[in-house]
Amino acid sequence: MTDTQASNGPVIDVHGLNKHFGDKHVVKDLDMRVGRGEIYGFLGPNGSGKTTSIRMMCGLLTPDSGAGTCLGYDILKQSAEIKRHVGYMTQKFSYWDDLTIRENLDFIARMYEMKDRKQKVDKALEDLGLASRAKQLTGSLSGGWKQRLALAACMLHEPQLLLLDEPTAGVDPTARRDFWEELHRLAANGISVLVSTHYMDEAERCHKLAYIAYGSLLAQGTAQEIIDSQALHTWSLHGDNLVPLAEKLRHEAGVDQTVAFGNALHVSGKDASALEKSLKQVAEQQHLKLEPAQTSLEDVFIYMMNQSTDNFAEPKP
Ligand SMILES: Nc1ncnc2c1ncn2[C@@H]1O[C@H](COP(=O)(O)OP(=O)(O)OP(=O)(O)O)[C@@H](O)[C@H]1O
Repeated sequence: MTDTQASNGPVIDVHGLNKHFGDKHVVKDLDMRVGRGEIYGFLGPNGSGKTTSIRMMCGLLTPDSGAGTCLGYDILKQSAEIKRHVGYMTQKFSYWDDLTIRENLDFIARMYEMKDRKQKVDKALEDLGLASRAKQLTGSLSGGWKQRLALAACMLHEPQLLLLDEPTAGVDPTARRDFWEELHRLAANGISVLVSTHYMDEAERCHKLAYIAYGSLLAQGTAQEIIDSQALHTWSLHGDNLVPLAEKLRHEAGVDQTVAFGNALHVSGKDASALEKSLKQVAEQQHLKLEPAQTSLEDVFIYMMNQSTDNFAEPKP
């Protein structure tokens, strides 16, 4: 690999990755390509293989088959190089509660044997807005500040790619928004980010997305490309007693899915005319307000997940 390949090519380019744990096929023929400076969202239900995929892409876990590169380095043969250039934030917060923010960062800098340690720690504190809290004990920080510390720690060695595994799980909306502002600032400076999340608002803030369910990648592209790929038509129904209504609608022609959004029900289907006919009939009979709606990313993700559950279901006797 030349320096030019390392600096110009995609930051992640993997093909046909497979991983089994025992008899469980956890990741199936995964192809993924992440461009430089992109924030790439990785979504999917719990246990669908996101963490396993991330670990294979950064050389922490060897795939059973498949190949590819991360930052231009071979994921099978150059994992040490990859680790040097990647910042990996795991799901579990793993810093010392009884050290201050500065002490924790200094500890990490020692582990990396950084020569200009103080300078690097000062810069990380400044860049991530942690300077005013540098002396605060980590155990006393709120979830949002802990995530900020974790991000600072994985930025210390100035990686070109961040792999963030559900970095904002359990963090309040304001702290999550601040965290995402930070990610966009990093991306604007050329840092690439692969981030797994269960939050739809975060998915919408990514440049591109991949959706994985039960080990298979079901869609990837921009949010709009993913929405378009499923060709769903959606209507919104407003009224009372939406739960029994949803149950009833699921048996109507053209209705593939119902999702409650507050006081409205999103009803989606592939067959536009059958869906419209059924909904108009029900709305008229039950005096409900019916209007066309944009299919949302959430509608599409729920649809894809349900489809893939069907594919994995035991055949009926
Ligand atoms: N080391 C392991 N040994 C055995 N099974 C494992 C191991 N790591 C993961 N698994 C299993 O592989 C499947 C995928 O797990 P993974 O953590 O990759 O999913 P995920 O999409 O990241 O889930 P979540 O959103 O809950 O973090 C799960 O069924 C999990 O139990």
